[in-house]
Amino acid sequence: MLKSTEEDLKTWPHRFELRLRISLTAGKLTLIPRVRNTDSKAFSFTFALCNYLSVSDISEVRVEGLETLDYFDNLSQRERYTEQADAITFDDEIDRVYLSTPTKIAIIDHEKKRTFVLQKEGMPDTVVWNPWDKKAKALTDLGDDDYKTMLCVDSASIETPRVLKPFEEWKGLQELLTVSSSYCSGQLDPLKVLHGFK
Ligand SMILES: O=P(O)(O)OC[C@H]1O[C@H](O)[C@H](O)[C@@H](O)[C@@H]1O
Repeated sequence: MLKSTEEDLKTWPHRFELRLRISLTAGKLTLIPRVRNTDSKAFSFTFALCNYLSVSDISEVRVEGLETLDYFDNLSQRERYTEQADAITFDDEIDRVYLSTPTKIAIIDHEKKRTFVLQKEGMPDTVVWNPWDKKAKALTDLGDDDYKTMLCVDSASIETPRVLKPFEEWKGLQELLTVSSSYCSGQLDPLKVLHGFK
């Protein structure tokens, strides 16, 4: 549990408690974040769970579930665009907030034959981030070549800030599963994803 300290209150003057329940079982990580207003006034906040996913080769990865959606592009003053691609693939820096995204998104790693399935509740937006070569060099906590083997796909609540009255609580849920992919791109059949292709 994280509580706002006196130091925190100088930069963000609202008392809160953040609880994060983490559970790990074979092939599945579950995160349950809860934010409680412990102040005497209402506040609003945005939220993201930043998932740094390990991939074999970023140029062989595709993300499905975000096609046709609107997004804010953090690389061009948060301007709003509509995704035109059938699936998201990567050949340059990307930093986008996809809006009103489905509860289930697939990150398909062709080379490793592994698919991450991201399922979320209470976090309608999805951030997709890879710093690519130039920005990776500028980031002290990322090796120069690490961008090739990572991708951030974050569960987020950004477009519409959450409002909490005193003593109210917000709760989210994220499940991150790995399934071996003989997974066929384009098929987000939950039973097949969860139980595998026979
Ligand atoms: O360093 P972190 O706090 O993990 O943030 C790293 C990145 O995460 C997000 O996905 C943002 O959209 C990026 O603008 C940011 O640079």
